Amino acid sequence: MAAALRFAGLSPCVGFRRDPSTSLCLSSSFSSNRWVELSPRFIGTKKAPGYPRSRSLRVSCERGVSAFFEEDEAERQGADGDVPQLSIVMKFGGSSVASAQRMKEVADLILRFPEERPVIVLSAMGKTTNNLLLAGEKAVCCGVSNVSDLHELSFIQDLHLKTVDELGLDKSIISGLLDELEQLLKGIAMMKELTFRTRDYLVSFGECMSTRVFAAYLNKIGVKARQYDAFDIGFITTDDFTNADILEATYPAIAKRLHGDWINNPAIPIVTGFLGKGWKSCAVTTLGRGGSDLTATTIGKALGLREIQVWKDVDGVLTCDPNIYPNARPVPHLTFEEAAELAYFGAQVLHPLSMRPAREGDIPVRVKNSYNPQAPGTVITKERDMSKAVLTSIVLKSNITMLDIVSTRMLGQFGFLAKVFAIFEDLGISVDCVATSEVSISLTLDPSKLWSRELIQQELDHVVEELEKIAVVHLLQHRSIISLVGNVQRSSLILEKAFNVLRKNGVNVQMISQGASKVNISLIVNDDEAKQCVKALHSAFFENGFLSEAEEAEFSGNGTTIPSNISVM
Ligand SMILES: Nc1ncnc2c1ncn2[C@@H]1O[C@H](COP(=O)(O)OP(=O)(O)O)[C@@H](O)[C@H]1O
Ligand SMILES: N[C@@H](CC(=O)OP(=O)(O)O)C(=O)O
Repeated sequence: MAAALRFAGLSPCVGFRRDPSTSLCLSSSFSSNRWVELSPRFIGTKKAPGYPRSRSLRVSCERGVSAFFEEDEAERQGADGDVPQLSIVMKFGGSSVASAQRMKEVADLILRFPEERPVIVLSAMGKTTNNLLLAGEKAVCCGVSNVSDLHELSFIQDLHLKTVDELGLDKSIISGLLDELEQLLKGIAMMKELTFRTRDYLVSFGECMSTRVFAAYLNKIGVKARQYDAFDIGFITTDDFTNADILEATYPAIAKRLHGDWINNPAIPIVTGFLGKGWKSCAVTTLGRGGSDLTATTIGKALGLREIQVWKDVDGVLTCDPNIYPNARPVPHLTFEEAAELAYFGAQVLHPLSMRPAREGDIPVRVKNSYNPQAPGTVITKERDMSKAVLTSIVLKSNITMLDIVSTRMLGQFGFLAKVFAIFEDLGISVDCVATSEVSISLTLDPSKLWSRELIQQELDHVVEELEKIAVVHLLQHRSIISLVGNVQRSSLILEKAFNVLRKNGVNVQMISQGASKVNISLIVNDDEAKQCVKALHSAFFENGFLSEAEEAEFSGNGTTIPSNISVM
């Protein structure tokens, strides 16, 4: 095996070697110079002494039978040769590439940074993904002969053909895909069913087309670019269609491919966001709505890039959803933890899992506005100065289901919590917020498991049925989680202010959860009161000088913090 030979040849000086008796992969502990055994299943990136960050080594251990590390050949050549390394990843969302004009502006924007050598990740144009999904749903029941007349299909065809035309490109770039799309919809109409697997294949046409168009345009204006379908270059995922997770093997695979091509023949890589390849099925998968952010951070980590930029249609991460409160302001600086909480608790601006690779690779993420590139945007890093921080952003997650579960057994009965959570585990349902007492639990259920972002009634009935075997259960629907993301070291100050506002607005909080996260306090209220609450909270915290006063006030830990997890029902 060539890679194993490379292992043998290079290991002593770079921190990896293979134990000749066990064939296990060993990595040197750089601080103590000891050799430690890597997990036989380890596939990933390890830093080596004397190697710059962009040249960390990719290690694969094959189940203890043979083990090798592979210093990426292309990476090595690149470092040794004259070709400068790829430096940043720039992701442009659907709104940034919604038309020919927008694509031209994005191309200009990329060219404004000639010193950078970016990897570009693109989403589907504008509302293409939504239209593909709608077309698929309609195809199930419209009959084969009516597929060609589906409004959503015509919209997608017109948008892409018009874009190609306005950019002065040959329509053959996308005509094959458009024909295939129509055939696929006819197939769905014939089968009268749309499985999750087919749904992923269907929506993949959006990113496959946008990247082909954009790469062709860059080439036309004399900027060498190369299009990639993520599922063909090593984005290996679980087989959870519509919500797949990226597997570790992805990192070495995409680094090898993108670096290799770049070194052999430099051209800006234009990669489809959102898509992957299921490791068992080998079929196209998607990473959940908004998944292109995750594609970008995965590439950033895989290549050890200097920065990950996600370009949106807003001036960065804002103090709240601008659709709820148009005067929301940009947040200049966030930690990965804060950004992950914001995303997980409903801020559509970032994909909930996208911070993970950036945090693991310790690569800054910059959220910028492609419509207003001058705006500084939001920088997301591992740490920031929290000494004066109070509240950073308010997030709303609506249409939440809450369960009140009261044990039918006596006080002090142990194992109750374990039984309750075992039921959720068995049914594959995740829980967002939890508050407990000795004999009861209140919790909210994660609605983002399915594409519709709602748990289906059948699933809920099943959960309740199972829980009723051990408890009295109240199912409370149409609730909202308002998350106050910020410095929980100042929780008493935040809560005092928040409860003051809510009391004045006549709102009763039904549950509070601070959880293990030290950056988020969640309040559960009724859906129909939630937007009003967010507006009132935003104006109280961000518009009346409260935060600047609080930031200036000397921080005293005495009586201002609720030190451990709080849980109030
Ligand atoms: N806290 C927030 N900060 C910024 N944008 C938010 C926030 N909450 C919701 N949004 C919405 O997220 C949108 C940007 O995310 P998204 O549509 O996924 O961008 P893109 O498609 O360009 O990647 C904004 O247009 C805004 O309406
Ligand atoms: N096109 C996909 C993936 C994506 O990330 O889109 P956007 O970057 O426009 O949110 C979606 O609409 O979900």
